[in-house]
Amino acid sequence: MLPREVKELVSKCLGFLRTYLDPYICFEIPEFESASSNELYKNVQLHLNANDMCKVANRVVLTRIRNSKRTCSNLAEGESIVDTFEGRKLWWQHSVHKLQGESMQGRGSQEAHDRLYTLKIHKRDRDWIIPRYIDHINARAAGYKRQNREMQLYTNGKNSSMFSGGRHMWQSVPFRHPSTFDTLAMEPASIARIKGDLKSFMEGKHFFERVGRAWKRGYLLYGPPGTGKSSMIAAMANFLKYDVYDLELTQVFSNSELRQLLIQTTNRSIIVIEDIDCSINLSGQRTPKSRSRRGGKDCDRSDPFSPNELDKLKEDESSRITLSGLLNFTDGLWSCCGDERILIFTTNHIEKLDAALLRPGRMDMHIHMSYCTFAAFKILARNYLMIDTHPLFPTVESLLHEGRCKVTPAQVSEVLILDKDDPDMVMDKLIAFLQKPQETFPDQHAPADDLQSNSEAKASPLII
Ligand SMILES: Nc1ncnc2c1ncn2[C@@H]1O[C@H](COP(=O)(O)OP(=O)(O)OP(=O)(O)O)[C@@H](O)[C@H]1O
Repeated sequence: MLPREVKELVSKCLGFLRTYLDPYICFEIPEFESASSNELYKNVQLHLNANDMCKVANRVVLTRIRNSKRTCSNLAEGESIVDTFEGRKLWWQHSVHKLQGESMQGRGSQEAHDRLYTLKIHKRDRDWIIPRYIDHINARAAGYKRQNREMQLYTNGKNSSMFSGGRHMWQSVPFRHPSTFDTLAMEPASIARIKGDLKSFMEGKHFFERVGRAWKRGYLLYGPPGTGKSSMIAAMANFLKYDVYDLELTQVFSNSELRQLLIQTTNRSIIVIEDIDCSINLSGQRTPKSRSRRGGKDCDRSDPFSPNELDKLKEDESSRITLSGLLNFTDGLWSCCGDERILIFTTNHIEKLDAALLRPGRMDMHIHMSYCTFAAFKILARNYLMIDTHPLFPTVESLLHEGRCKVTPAQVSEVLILDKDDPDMVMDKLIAFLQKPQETFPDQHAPADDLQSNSEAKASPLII
């Protein structure tokens, strides 16, 4: 019989030998929350049996995020999975240890367990794989977090609470608009282009850094009422998972108030100014007679102003919000006080917009939301009636052909929603509706369309 010390020594040596000969290496990570890349490098401790592993790939990322809230619903206790990264295998195991004695001190009864995640990789991959894999996990985790967070819709108003000092503040509600690029009735090619543009913007951090530009992008949505401008904004927000700041400019009375509000907006957000032509004096030519709106009201008068009134007006005007004040924020030095910002202006009257707003370099993309085309109608028919074809489709096509019948997607939706279970009846009603003469809204193209062909074409906004 060997003495106890010798037995322990032998078993230790065997352990070392086993670890040394083992082609695998393991990293033990006590809590994902506290685990950093350094810990992964340091914790070379445990070896797991490879036969225990092998289930679903890619769930590691989910586990990591969920666990950041100290829960682990995705990888069950004792569960193991195998992940594949650039053709190499990595194994994860989740184990839970009951705490006893000293380790229980200072913990409530709910925290009587320690969770442990063990990552096992092949030794030969170690130096190559770990830094890359951790970057990959972090990127996936950030993406997943973004996909699953609750988006917010902010609106501006003056906060009268004694703590705010009457500052202009945003108030928010959860943003749960159902519009997506799948429900948006628009030419599929345009949708693909817009999605591509948003995606490259979202992934463009390094590009914007390299070229020394603020990480922001501007879209101008224009077209008649009911063509889907608001739906497009919601679809963009849902696609990007950005918060939306709906800026009510008629409630902002000076450039400094505007700056105060814009500074408070967070990264990864969309700032929307709807009906820009109604919200701000676009001409920049201010006279006492044709003053800009205040609180949504015009203050015209025909009798001459007294010198005092003129002085007062000048003072008043100088403190009021102007197009140049807005553009200063969007283009000037202030534009860099945040990352990943999207600015969207909408208008039903592109012809009324100041040239300064349409100039190349201002709004990166001009999106024309127009009357319903046949391709757009087919999207609505699929969404509302769950049909991809119908004997009356050719009639609809010929009625909508080249804008012969000018109806908005909103008007078409109103008919299609009548009865989802009776497509024949709905299609009859739609044909009758399309054959009626329609009152149309002037649908102007952006004057900037011409810019595509001029010498500044490269700097011109993209036109869709
Ligand atoms: N392109 C579209 N695709 C799908 N649904 C649409 C589209 N356009 C309009 N609709 C339907 O009509 C409703 C009103 O549209 P929306 O508010 O997006 O139009 P708008 O162009 O923003 O109008 P306005 O200029 O009056 O603000 C939407 O809730 C949606 O149901």
